[in-house]
Amino acid sequence: MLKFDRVSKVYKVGAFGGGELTAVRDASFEVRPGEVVSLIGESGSGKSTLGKMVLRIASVTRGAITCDDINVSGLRGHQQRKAYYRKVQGVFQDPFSSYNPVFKADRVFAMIRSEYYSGVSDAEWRKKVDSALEVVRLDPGQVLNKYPHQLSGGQLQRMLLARALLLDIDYLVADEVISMLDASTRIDVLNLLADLKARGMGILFITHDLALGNYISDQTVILYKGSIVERGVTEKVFADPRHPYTKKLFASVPQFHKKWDEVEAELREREAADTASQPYHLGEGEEVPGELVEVVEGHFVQPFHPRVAV
Ligand SMILES: Nc1ncnc2c1ncn2[C@@H]1O[C@H](COP(=O)(O)OP(=O)(O)OP(=O)(O)O)[C@@H](O)[C@H]1O
Repeated sequence: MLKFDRVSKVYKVGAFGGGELTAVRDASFEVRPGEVVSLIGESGSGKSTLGKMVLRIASVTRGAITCDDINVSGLRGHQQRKAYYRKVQGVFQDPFSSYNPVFKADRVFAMIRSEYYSGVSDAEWRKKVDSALEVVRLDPGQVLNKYPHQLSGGQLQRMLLARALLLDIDYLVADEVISMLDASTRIDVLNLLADLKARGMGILFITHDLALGNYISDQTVILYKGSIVERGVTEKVFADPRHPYTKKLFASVPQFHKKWDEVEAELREREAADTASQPYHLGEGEEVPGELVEVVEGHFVQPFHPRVAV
């Protein structure tokens, strides 16, 4: 299990690193094997920072990320890190940036071979590559021995997923992997992620797109300005959002049959009607606590001040 326990990230910013920016604050949640967890939030909410901390591209300032009980920040030496990346890999938004245009695209596979499978024969290796490509539904004849510019974004993205499969990973950080793909490729990659989940992979699916999150995930985590404001079983969060930010986020999805003023008026009406006091309503002057409150089984919300706009 990939576990986030009160994880915070503070970046040093400004001239000479004198200022601080809290990109993630006290985030706690889990990604279990065979489960897709969507991390949803607007730009700058801290989604990618969480993914980068899992992949050790960014350090954890406070709290801990553990992978099958091993603290990700505590890995020491080449061997420990190598073992970790055999379990956990990331695929990012822009597939082009992961390739060097000077080299053929399948160099990303060769690098895995030299690092992890140096003793494997050519024939055995080819078999492994072919079967990873088959899982991501790519034809070896069409993608091997080609330069990145000869392949589409969708093909490059799937090759990166195939590279992750060569390592037989347990957890994947998929950061906006769908955003840059065209509509027909999107559904292929989404279905592919569903296949990987069915094979037992745990996936942290980072997106700003609510519909994608809803489509694919078992659990949903809503981030707002670095804090988790709501999380839980996807159906429960989507059917009955409780935090004002989640409600606003869901209402902001364009509804073809409604104008924005109508949506806003409806939201206001619903807020005014929702007068019942809730265990997650804070009293005046009360500080927002670090822990979320469980509303119903498997659905958590960050306590908030009712009727204070977010
Ligand atoms: N290396 C860095 N140094 C300083 N600040 C950073 C750094 N990386 C990210 N930030 C800041 O941290 C906050 C969270 O950024 P992050 O990239 O995690 O957000 P995000 O939700 O993934 O946004 P997007 O969807 O636009 O990628 C932002 O305010 C961002 O400017």
